[in-house]
Amino acid sequence: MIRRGRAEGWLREPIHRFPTWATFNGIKSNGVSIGPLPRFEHRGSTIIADRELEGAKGGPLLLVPRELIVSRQNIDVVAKSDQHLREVLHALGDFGRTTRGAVLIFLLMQATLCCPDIKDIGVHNPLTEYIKFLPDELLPTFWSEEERDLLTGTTLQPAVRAKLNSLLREFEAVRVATAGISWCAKYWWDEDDGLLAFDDWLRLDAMYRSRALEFPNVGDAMVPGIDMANHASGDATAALYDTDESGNGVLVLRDGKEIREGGEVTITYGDEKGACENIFSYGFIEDGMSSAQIMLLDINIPHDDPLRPAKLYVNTTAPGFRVFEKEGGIQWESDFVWLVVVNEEDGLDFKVKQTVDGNKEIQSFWKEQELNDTLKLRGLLKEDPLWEVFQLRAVVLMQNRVDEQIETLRAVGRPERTDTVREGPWKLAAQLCALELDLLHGARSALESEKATLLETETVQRYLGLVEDGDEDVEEADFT
Ligand SMILES: C[S@@+](CC[C@H](N)C(=O)[O-])C[C@H]1O[C@@H](n2cnc3c(N)ncnc32)[C@H](O)[C@@H]1O
Repeated sequence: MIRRGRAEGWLREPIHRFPTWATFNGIKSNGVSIGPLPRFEHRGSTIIADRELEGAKGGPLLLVPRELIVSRQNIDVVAKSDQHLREVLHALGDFGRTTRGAVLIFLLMQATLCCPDIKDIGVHNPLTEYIKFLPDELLPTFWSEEERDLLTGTTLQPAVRAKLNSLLREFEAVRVATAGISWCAKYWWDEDDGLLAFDDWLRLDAMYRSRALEFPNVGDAMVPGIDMANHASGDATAALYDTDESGNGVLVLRDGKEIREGGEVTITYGDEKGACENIFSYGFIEDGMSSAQIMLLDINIPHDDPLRPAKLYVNTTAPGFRVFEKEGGIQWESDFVWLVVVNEEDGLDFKVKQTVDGNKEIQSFWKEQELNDTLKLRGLLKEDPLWEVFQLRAVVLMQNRVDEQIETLRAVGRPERTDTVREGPWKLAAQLCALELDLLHGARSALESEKATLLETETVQRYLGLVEDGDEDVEEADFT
């Protein structure tokens, strides 16, 4: 439906009409306009200074009335007077009460309202027109299979695969939940001429994901006008977004910032987001980005680990680790790795407990102490006399995983671009491969030096039997 609306024009408005819509609906701009920036048209529209701007003087650059904010609370308000929106949100149960669920359905209702084939459904509101100004972002969920294959060995590949699966599940859940509503059955889901397809859900997700920002006291929301600001990190960020005391959305120039007439007023989408997340959520990597910044690598519990099923059952943490740049070095972080590297002989134990309702539950213990959350394991291991040994096992495990990822990326190399691959995805995939390979090499060295330091500790030396230690038994250790 959305693709058709874009092609036929009933779901598309040129951005030069945005100021008329904005003024009519009470958005106040002060020294800025919205449109493409000459020479940077590939970044879509952006906020441009109409005159020289200086510091936070002279009030907000944009003020967006709070009723125009696409937030969960406001959607609830609109739903009070829109029976069709209310019906769908209600049918979706918990998902309809999440911000993401409510916003996607709200956007879908606006597209439905605009569709000339659908009559008497929904209530027009100022935001019905807003969706027409939103461009189609080429996020990786729209890359072809061949384009997605270029991501082999990057952390974006599993992320996109998982996202597509979860989008498909969401779409199916929406279909099943609303198929019993007569107008949804007729206009959205009819086997012959129902208008909705999975592509619509992908488009709604992309609108939300690439434009939602977190606002104080509001949460994640799309704020028309402010969501036209492009991203620049660090000192290059020109403005900050916020809500004022009345709950309106505001865009304010950063203290000390000066923007010349015709210059771009950027915000930050989150400086801590790495290359992978930037492509995933926004479909670009910032010019001049010289590091992937952060990577998430999965780890498996070996199949020959007798405790594997119990470990998987009790695990409450993300099954992997993060490597990231910090203070000029590379660090790692994981709550999961500790569960992988300890075993029964170290003190990890599981017991089956019968619950009051007759069900069975697995409880985990570290040296008789119950671990009601595996997040606590690291803290307990830290107090253990063998802490350095456990750290060494974790470091070796992660180093092996990093090596494996380096090998996959190397094997993929830099494939030639074929006629069926678009330039954008091809360039982004190549940039990401290079940045992630670089970070992996850095992570490898950082883990290597951590390993060397741990190997020098007395605990490890004693554990490995490398120091004389009276009559104590020395166990053979295998860190491979
Ligand atoms: C919140 S929207 C910003 C407005 C958008 N440019 C438009 O035309 O509506 C985010 C999208 O803008 C584009 N974008 C933002 N900052 C960018 C940058 N620094 N370089 C390239 N594209 C950028 C990306 O396509 C991103 O998904």
